[in-house]
Amino acid sequence: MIRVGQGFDVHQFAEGRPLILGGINIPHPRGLAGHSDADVLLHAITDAVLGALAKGDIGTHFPDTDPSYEGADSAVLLQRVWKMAEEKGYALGNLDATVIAQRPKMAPHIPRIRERVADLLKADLSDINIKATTTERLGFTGREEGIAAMAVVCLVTSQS
Ligand SMILES: Nc1ccn([C@@H]2O[C@H](COP(=O)(O)O)[C@@H](O)[C@H]2O)c(=O)n1
Ligand SMILES: C[C@@]1(CO)OP(=O)(O)OP(=O)(O)OC[C@H]1O
Repeated sequence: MIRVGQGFDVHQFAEGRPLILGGINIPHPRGLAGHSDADVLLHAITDAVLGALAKGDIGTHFPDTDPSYEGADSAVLLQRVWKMAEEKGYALGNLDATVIAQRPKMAPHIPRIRERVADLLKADLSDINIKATTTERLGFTGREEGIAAMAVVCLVTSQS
């Protein structure tokens, strides 16, 4: 059995916060605002997994009105959702995600993000693709007001 899901998220830049994308810290003058650590890329991936499972979205599972998720590590939230996929007998077929940001330049960080995401999803590196684009200075990402991310995942029935 094959199931496909997609996810999309946006977070606004904020002063005085670290920039965490794909589960790693990225040196940048500003981070992203959010109830959690605001890892917009892991949120998009989490929503894509939930979409493939037909299990709603990240805000339903981890509401931003719940103080226990304040400052939450989005890697832990993704791991909890990934456990749901495993319990249903799925493994990762492949994942493709895009970070939409004018800055920072993502290319130098992508190898480490790929490794981190592969680790979180217990997947082979060759099944994970992370890429980035600017919006050519257009729109809210182009004005560096925030970062958007989108992800598509394919789940396959696990052999084990
Ligand atoms: N934040 C970003 C955005 C883009 N890249 C890399 O640059 C290439 C060209 O981007 P355009 O938006 O001008 O098409 C893109 O394919 C990425 O390789 C990046 O590293 N970080
Ligand atoms: C992750 C959660 C929970 O802390 O909060 P945020 O960091 O604000 O992220 P968002 O993508 O707006 O919504 C999902 C949330 O419920």
